[in-house]
Amino acid sequence: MEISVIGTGYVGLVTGVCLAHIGNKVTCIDIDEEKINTLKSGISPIYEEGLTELLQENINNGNLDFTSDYKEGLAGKKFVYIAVGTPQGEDGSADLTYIDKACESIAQHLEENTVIVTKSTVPVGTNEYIKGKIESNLINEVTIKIASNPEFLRQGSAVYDTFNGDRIVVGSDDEETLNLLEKINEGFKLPIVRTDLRSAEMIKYASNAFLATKISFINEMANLSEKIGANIDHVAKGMGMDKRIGNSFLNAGIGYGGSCFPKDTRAIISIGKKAQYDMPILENVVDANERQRDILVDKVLKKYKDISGKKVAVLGLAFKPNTDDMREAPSISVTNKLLANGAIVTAYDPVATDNAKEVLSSQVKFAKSIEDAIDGADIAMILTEWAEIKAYPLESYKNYMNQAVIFDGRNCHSLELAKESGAVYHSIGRPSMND
Ligand SMILES: NC(=O)c1ccc[n+]([C@@H]2O[C@H](COP(=O)([O-])OP(=O)(O)OC[C@H]3O[C@@H](n4cnc5c(N)ncnc54)[C@H](O)[C@@H]3O)[C@@H](O)[C@H]2O)c1
Ligand SMILES: O=c1ccn([C@@H]2O[C@H](COP(=O)(O)OP(=O)(O)O[C@H]3O[C@H](CO)[C@@H](O)[C@H](O)[C@H]3O)[C@@H](O)[C@H]2O)c(=O)[nH]1
Repeated sequence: MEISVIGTGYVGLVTGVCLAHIGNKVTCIDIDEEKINTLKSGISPIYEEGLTELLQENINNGNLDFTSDYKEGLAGKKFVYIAVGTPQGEDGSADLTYIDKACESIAQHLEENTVIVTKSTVPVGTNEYIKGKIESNLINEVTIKIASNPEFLRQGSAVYDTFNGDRIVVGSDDEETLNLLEKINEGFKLPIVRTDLRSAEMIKYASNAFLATKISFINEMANLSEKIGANIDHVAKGMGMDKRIGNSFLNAGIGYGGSCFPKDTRAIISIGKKAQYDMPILENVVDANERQRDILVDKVLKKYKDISGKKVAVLGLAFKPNTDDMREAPSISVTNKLLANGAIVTAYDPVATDNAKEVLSSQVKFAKSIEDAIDGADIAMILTEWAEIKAYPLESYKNYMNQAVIFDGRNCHSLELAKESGAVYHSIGRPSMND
């Protein structure tokens, strides 16, 4: 099939590359010319395992190319996937500015009988809006079909997820369009859910809202466990073995971040408000997550009272491991709070440092290794559970720090090993071993 993908971010680029890899002829369009030039030369502007190899392979076999010119990118294409950003607006609702602009540009060059496929996460009803927006800007009289194909990949394992996800959702109010979408997606060999447009849009928000709820729930259980002498590792294990609960997404920590859960939970609350339906569960999920982000610094402040002039090493900055993405990373609020309390902050991340420099305070110093970050530090704080940070032995901290004092926001180390290491170790949701 001949496919255009609009937007070459985390979703658009991975979608474009993977659609090319299963045999489609794909042209990716982005308004960011620098990004397009980088991509044309076979370099991925984002860090995603396995992406560069597939990108280069499919450029070389002629299945994949890139352009910033809509006319060139839409020529001869039967499917146009929209994968531009839908960030959080000021009132919490999804901001559709990029969708609007993409629709206006698509409409200028659209060919007869094209199917518009929305990958971006959009409020329920937006696909109908997209159809209307394109139709009202058309230059030529053409018929368009519209489909929703929400994306469920996780950053850090985006390519793997595309070929190994749990399901693909295709939504349309037109049977023939659903058949076409199903045909394209057969190549991924995953279960396909066929549904109507609005249900497809809703599945995406409901899934993210449920996962965010699971995280805020386990964090609440962790905070209580800590106060009453239970260990959240054991609690989560015992809960997760019940198949009705499931053992994933029960890792307690400093809250969820990233470009999706924070904005999508707020967006669905806003969808509820527009439908005059309050969503108290999700409102509390959001509030609990905000509170959770402070929890580690609060532990530091409880222990030290005054951290002015203390040297703090922050280990891990990206919102989760295996990505360079800093969007809504808990490290942003943590470093700001440390600095506001007078601490001297040195940070280390294996991959996200360049992006972190754009969003963290200029007072944060950046280290090139764990050792470099903890050298001479009074306190080390683990904010992202990168494999390298998890594998760094607690015993080694004392070789570089004044005294090994570690606040672990991702529970990277078992309490048993922490005790053996001799380090002063604080984590989330376990009985205190130091006070
Ligand atoms: N990041 C994820 O893990 C993820 C997963 C599932 C769904 N989503 C959803 O997918 C959508 C895209 O997310 P993302 O993280 O890939 O965004 P992103 O910000 O990484 O990328 C968006 C890209 O679109 C480009 N763009 C903006 N306006 C354009 C236009 N008019 N024409 C062409 N290109 C344009 C930007 O230059 C950018 O490269 C969002 O709706 C998001 O909620 C994201
Ligand atoms: O048990 C857990 C699992 C995750 N997290 C945090 O939750 C956030 C999101 O993690 P994850 O879901 O792995 O990453 P994302 O790339 O944000 O993926 C989510 O958001 C995407 C965008 O909508 C969806 O496509 C995915 O299905 C959905 O998992 C991160 O800050 C994690 O640290 C926890 O705190 N505890």
